[in-house]
Amino acid sequence: MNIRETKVKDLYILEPIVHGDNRGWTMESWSKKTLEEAGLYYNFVQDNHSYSAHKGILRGLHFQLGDAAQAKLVRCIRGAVLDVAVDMRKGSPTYMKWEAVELTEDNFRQLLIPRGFLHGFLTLTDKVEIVYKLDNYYNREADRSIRWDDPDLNIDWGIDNPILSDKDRNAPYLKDSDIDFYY
Ligand SMILES: Cc1cn([C@H]2C[C@H](O)[C@@H](COP(=O)(O)OP(=O)(O)O[C@H]3O[C@@H](C)C(=O)[C@@H](O)[C@H]3O)O2)c(=O)[nH]c1=O
Repeated sequence: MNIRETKVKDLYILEPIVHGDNRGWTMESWSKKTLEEAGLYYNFVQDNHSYSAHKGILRGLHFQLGDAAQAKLVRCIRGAVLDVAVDMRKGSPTYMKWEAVELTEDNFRQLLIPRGFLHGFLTLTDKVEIVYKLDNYYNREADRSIRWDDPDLNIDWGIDNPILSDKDRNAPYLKDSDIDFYY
């Protein structure tokens, strides 16, 4: 596993070693031991799998409040996405900084996102499947969105009118939200 730093503190791009042969390939898509040897301690407890039918669908920017916060290990197993994580940890040297990484079915990249981050992705192809591990359970009451096009974040999504859920379309901008990001 190749573990690459990003410009955002504690946010890593993981590149598994893909062992190809005449049958196809095999890889360790996640190993607790490998991450711990690199000093990355995560206790993942839930796996999610989502399908997005069309190019131009944007899910985000999502997070769970307070103790319900979730670290995420995200990969794309069909199609391609632009995956975005924003550091909302007050006191972090990269507070409010974001990173956008293309995750595709061909590049095998994964994004390891700590607690205290906003997360979202834009589909770059039709028929996209994303799988991700979570270190805390889904909690409907603690689930929140921030607008994908928040001017204070100024994320370069490369799209003007993405397809959104009602929840994400009606999400507040950071300046209007009363959320205390205490991480
Ligand atoms: C995420 C999630 C949703 N659900 C349900 C709630 C709702 O009825 C339905 C759709 O939920 P959402 O619209 O929130 O699904 P979605 O937009 O796919 O939400 C996901 O987006 C990405 C960007 C993330 O970062 C994830 O953590 C998660 O927030 O699925 C669960 O039961 N468990 C879960 O873990």
